[in-house]
Amino acid sequence: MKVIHSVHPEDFKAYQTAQIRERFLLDGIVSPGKIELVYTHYDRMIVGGASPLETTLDLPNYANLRAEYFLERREIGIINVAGNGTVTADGVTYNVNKLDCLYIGKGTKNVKFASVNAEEPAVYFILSSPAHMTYPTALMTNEDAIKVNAGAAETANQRTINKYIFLEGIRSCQLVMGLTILEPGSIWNTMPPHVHDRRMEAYFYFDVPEGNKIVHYMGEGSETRHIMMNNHEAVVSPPWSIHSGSGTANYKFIWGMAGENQDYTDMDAIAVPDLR
Ligand SMILES: O=C(O)C(=O)C[C@H](O)C(=O)CO
Ligand SMILES: [Zn+2]
Repeated sequence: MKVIHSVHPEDFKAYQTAQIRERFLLDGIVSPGKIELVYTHYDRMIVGGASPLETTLDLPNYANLRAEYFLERREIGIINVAGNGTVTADGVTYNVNKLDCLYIGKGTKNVKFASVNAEEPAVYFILSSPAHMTYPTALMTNEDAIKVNAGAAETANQRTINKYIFLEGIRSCQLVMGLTILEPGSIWNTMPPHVHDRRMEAYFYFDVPEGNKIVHYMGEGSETRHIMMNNHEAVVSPPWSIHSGSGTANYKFIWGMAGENQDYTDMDAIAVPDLR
């Protein structure tokens, strides 16, 4: 499994485009017929995708984990962003359709990903963090996700935040996970931006129309940089970095975190006039 290491904010100030992309961009995680995962040293979060076609894909064990099986000391959150699919956890099969979320607790030995129809395959975005106890495996459909309206059409950031794995939703040891849907005509996410020194964060952009890009902003609020992103790419945000984006068209994104706490509202906002 590919590994990425943590970056110090002082070092980041000297980074050019290629180095920013190498250290933070997780591309190629959606690859038809494959599972592609990246081990990050941000709270040891594993980030990736499973894209089954005709054949079911088994969550493999990796040498990096020095474990008997993937979830021996880990938990996993899975959100489907494409066609209907199923995920089987130790013999129990769950229907995980577009925008549904499945949490699987520590100790589950076998996890299998499948698409209902290989012509319209499922695409699963995956986050996994270390876990100290077992919380029950749980499915939450998008209908049941806790929804929060944010932003406004006037500022082109009207969006709905959908929370799945968090303190008042599916319980977990560390993972916090959900997705945000922008209203037509709105292109800005997480503006004004924030940092949360207590948690890392990963963003995964999807439903970005062909020929469009996401401009993802990162860095300390006083020292921002951007990274140009495509559909089905993820980016990691260190605890010292803002994470915000604007698209050249409408889009959705999954966000997920792990770290010191699971309090979604634990954010230190940065006022727009203070950004540099
Ligand atoms: O649109 C937003 O605002 C978000 O989705 C923000 C993320 O949920 C986030 O950064 C949580 O820490
Ligand atoms: Zn955040």
